[in-house]
Amino acid sequence: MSETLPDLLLIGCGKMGGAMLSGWLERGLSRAVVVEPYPASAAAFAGRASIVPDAASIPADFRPAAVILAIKPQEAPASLPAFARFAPGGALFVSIMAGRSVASMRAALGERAAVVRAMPNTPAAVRQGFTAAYAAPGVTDAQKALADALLQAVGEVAWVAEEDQINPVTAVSGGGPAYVFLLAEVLEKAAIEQGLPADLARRMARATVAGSGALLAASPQDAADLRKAVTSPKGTTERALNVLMEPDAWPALMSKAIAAATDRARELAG
Ligand SMILES: NC(=O)C1=CN([C@@H]2O[C@H](COP(=O)(O)OP(=O)(O)OC[C@H]3O[C@@H](n4cnc5c(N)ncnc54)[C@H](OP(=O)(O)O)[C@@H]3O)[C@@H](O)[C@H]2O)C=CC1
Ligand SMILES: O=C(O)[C@@H]1CCC=N1
Repeated sequence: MSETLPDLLLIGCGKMGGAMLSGWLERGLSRAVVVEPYPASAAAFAGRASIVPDAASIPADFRPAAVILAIKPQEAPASLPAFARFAPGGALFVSIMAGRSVASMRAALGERAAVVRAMPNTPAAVRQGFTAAYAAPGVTDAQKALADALLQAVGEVAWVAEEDQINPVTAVSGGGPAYVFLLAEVLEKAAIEQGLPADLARRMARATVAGSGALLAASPQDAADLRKAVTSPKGTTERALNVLMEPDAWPALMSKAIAAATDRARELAG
């Protein structure tokens, strides 16, 4: 890829920050400085990014175009003030923290800080992420375009018009991969319960989830149509779906789960 992204400062190189950084490095970064107190997390990026343990160790001449906030939301009040010095220079802050509101970030970074709230997901690690983002008032078109380029480097991007919409996004696509992986786990367990060998059960569950995802990605059909294509009238799948789609079963449970996660995102606003 010939594109080059501008200088970035990544705060927190854990599971999600690391997944995004790998995509940005692949796309070509002028310079990346990573603040990560736990050296093992960032070790994979040694030689490709400058890894420092804290804000005080950021090179004095470094002027990032964007500062990516990828620490836990609960750590924001203590950690963010150390990065407020980048706001007056026009750096864009892109937060991927669940729940943390623009108002709470500006309380720590300065009221004029340019902030984008983004919610990616871990398939970003294989450039198949989905991110929804919200640009707070004051973010310029050029800053929004920069955020869009950063997020597009690791997958698909959608912009929302209202900040609160990021909270259900967090519940659905931010956490969504966990629900899909849980599906693989429970399919594997159910296969073993029906007498299949453990290694076959594992292979089947993984291949079925991955293959179905690939088919969904490649097909113009709705998920419901793809489901119906598997479900022969009076056949075996219909029996299983009758159980899964009972009034209190899957659809109702998923609605309850997404509501619980959305509520939790709102609790983390700060
Ligand atoms: N995991 C996911 O699927 C997604 C996560 N997110 C959001 O991304 C953020 C990070 O989540 P995730 O990657 O899972 O968490 P991780 O715990 O894996 O990553 C956070 C990293 O930040 C480090 N850290 C802690 N304090 C500081 C600091 N002051 N300066 C720099 N680094 C620091 C942590 O180090 P140490 O371990 O030593 O504390 C850790 O390595 C969260 O806000 C989460 O809501 C968003 C979308 C999806
Ligand atoms: O569970 C969390 O809080 C984060 C946000 C979305 C995915 N992981």
